[in-house]
Amino acid sequence: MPIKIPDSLPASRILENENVFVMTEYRALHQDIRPLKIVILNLMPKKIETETQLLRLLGNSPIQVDIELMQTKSHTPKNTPSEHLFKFYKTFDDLRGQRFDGMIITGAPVEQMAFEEVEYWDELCEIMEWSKQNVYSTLHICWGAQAGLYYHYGVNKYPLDEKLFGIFQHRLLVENHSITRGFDELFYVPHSRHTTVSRREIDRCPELEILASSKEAGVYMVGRRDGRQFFITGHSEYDRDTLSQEYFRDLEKGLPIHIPENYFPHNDPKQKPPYTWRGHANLLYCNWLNYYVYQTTPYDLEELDENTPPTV
Ligand SMILES: CC(=O)SCCNC(=O)CCNC(=O)[C@H](O)C(C)(C)COP(=O)(O)OP(=O)(O)OC[C@H]1O[C@@H](n2cnc3c(N)ncnc32)[C@H](O)[C@@H]1OP(=O)(O)O
Ligand SMILES: N[C@@H](CCO)C(=O)O
Repeated sequence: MPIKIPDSLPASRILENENVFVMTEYRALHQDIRPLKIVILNLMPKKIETETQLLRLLGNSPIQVDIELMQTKSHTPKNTPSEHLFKFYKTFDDLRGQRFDGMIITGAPVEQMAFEEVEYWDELCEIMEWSKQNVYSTLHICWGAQAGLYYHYGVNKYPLDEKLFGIFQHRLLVENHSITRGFDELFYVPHSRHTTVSRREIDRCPELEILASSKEAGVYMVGRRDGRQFFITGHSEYDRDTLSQEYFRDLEKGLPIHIPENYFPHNDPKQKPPYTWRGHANLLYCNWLNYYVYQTTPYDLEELDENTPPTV
């Protein structure tokens, strides 16, 4: 939450220079407050696990959030009970008439296919096009980030020689950006993918800015300069044991997989992995929800369109 302090207090100028959110008295008096509307397009096969992970992070904020869960209608999920989907999920057809303050598009285990081969690609393109006019800020995760970068900016994904799998150190590239406010300079994030995006192709898009990256994992966080889209190539939302489950699953299937890097103590899969990315994940979602949704979305969502400027 922002702090409201007298303009003349020395901390006011110092914190403003550091881009800490200081609210003017005028704005504080005039800010209207209502619950936020967030829609999660869940493309992951283990939908209950993913929705729980994301809700845990979104729930760690003082802001009231109304959640809608969306699934695609052009693919029938095999791995989530249909009763669950029937009870809790809506399709784009149900929701397209509404506007949202924020949207999350999850990862999906389809990264080794061409985008156009994915069963729900056309539907996803329609949803991503709709998001430009009808959602204030959209956060894309892993394959969702690759799909968004490709659809909106023509940025391709490329196969890696071997699966990028483990916990990797990341570094901030831009100082005093609101989405990374409070981050440690070095922070850790899980990655679990066979493909990557090209830094050079992203640098060629003037609307985009690379905000954090990793020597081993490459580009991590990309933002549209106006904050209306973020693309996150890792899985900060993963639970402590998600990588371990993926590792044992692939071992059992006889797939080529190495021990997740920097994960099990002494690379011993019998030992409990320390949770080294939870603080980062909580801050990322809090910052997005606060600075790029709550403080900047229009109070009246009917005013929203592709060019709506931030409210602050
Ligand atoms: C790059 C990233 O974004 S990483 C994020 C993805 N991570 C994960 O999914 C981790 C957890 N997933 C898993 O452990 C496995 O996918 C499992 C155990 C759930 C299922 O594995 P398998 O039985 O080998 O594959 P299965 O044939 O069920 O397909 C898995 C998923 O791939 C997706 N998929 C596969 N083919 C297609 C296709 N042509 N079009 C669209 N989606 C497809 C679907 O989402 C499917 O699950 P769903 O039907 O429940 O939606
Ligand atoms: N994280 C995914 C990668 C596949 O896209 C998995 O291991 O299932």
